[in-house]
Amino acid sequence: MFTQPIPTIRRDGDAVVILDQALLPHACELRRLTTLEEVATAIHSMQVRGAPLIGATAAYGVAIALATDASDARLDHALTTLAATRPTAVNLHWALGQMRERLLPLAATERPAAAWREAEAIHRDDAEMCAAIGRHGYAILERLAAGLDRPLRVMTHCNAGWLATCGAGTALAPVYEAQARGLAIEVWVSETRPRNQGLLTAWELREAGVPLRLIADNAAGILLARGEVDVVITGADRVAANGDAANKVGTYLKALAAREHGVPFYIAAPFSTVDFGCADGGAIPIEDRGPAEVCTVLGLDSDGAVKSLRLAPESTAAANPAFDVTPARCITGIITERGVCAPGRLRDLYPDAAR
Ligand SMILES: CSC[C@@H](O)[C@@H](O)C(=O)COP(=O)(O)O
Repeated sequence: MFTQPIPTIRRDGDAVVILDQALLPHACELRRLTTLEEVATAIHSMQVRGAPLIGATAAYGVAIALATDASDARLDHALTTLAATRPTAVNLHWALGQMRERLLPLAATERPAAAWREAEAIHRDDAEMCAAIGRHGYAILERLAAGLDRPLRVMTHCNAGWLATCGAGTALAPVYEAQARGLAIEVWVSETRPRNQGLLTAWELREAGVPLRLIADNAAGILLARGEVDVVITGADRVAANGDAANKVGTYLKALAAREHGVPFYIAAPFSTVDFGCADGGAIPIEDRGPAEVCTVLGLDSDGAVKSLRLAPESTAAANPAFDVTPARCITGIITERGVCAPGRLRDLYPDAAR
C-alpha cells in the first residue's frame, strides 16, 4: 500500500503531529497540536486541509479534548467547536458523528482511550479507502490508455493527493497506482487560486517522479478544446445524494469545458464524503473565506523567505467562495472505495448507509 513520504498526521502520546500545509510548497514544517483549540485553529487556518484529512484531524481533536475531562459537557463542547471550523467538507461532520456515536454511550472513564482508538480507526480506514479508490480509478486509466502511443494525459484541480488524506489521496490515488504499475501518465495541474492547492499537487507529484505541467487555472479550457486532455479527475468535499459534487472553486468550469469537448470527468471520493442527507448540490453549504485570500498571494522572496504579497490595494472589494458544485449531469462517474458508479447511482454502492 502507498506510504506517505511524510505522515500528514500521526499520534504522538496525548497529542498529534501534523505536516503544516499552510507553508507548503515553500517550507516543510511539522507542528505538534496538544489542545482542542490548536486542532480547531489548524483546521480553520488550513494547516491541515483536504476533506478526508480534516475528518481524521477532527477525530483526533476529540481525543485530545477528552484527555483531562471526558464529561458529556466536554464532549459536546469538543464536537461543537470542531464542527464550526469549516462548513463544506462533510468528512468533518461524518467523523464527528462517528466519535459522538461511539463515545456518548460510554462511561466518562472509558472515553479517553476509546476516543484514541476510534480516531486511529478513522485514520487507518481512510488510508485503506484511498488505496481502493486508487485500484478502481486505475482500471479507468488503463482502459483510456489502451492503444495510445503516448502517455495518458490527466487533468486535476486543487489537491486531492496524499496531502489531503491519510493515504495516497483520492483523485491522485489512481495516478500513483498507474505510476506503480508502469502506465505512462502525465498530469495537468491547475494552480487553484486563491490558496494555490495546485502547487501542493505539483509538489507531491514532482517529489514522486510523476510527470506534470502546472497551468494557470484559466488555461484549462484551451487544453480541453485542443484535445490535450484525456480525462479529468478531481476530488470532492461533499457529494449529494443525486451525485452533484462540491469541490474546490474552479472545478465546475473544468467540468463544463470537459462536457463540451467530450472529455470524461470523474470525481474520486470515499464514503465519508457522501452526504445522503443533502438531496442535491443546492443544499451543500459553500464556505466563504473572506476577501484577504483573493487580494494576497504567498510566495518566496529573493532571500528565500516565505512572504505574503498584496496583489490588490487594501480597500479592494473581493468575494471568495471556496467551493463550487458540479452538477451530476457533468460527471461521468464517481470513483469510490466500493467501485465506480454513475453519479445518480450512489445508493447502489451504499445500500447500507443510514444517512
Ligand atoms: C480530497 S479533498 C477534496 C479536494 O479536491 C479539494 O477540494 C480539497 O483539497 C479541499 O479543499 P481545502 O480547502 O484545501 O481543504
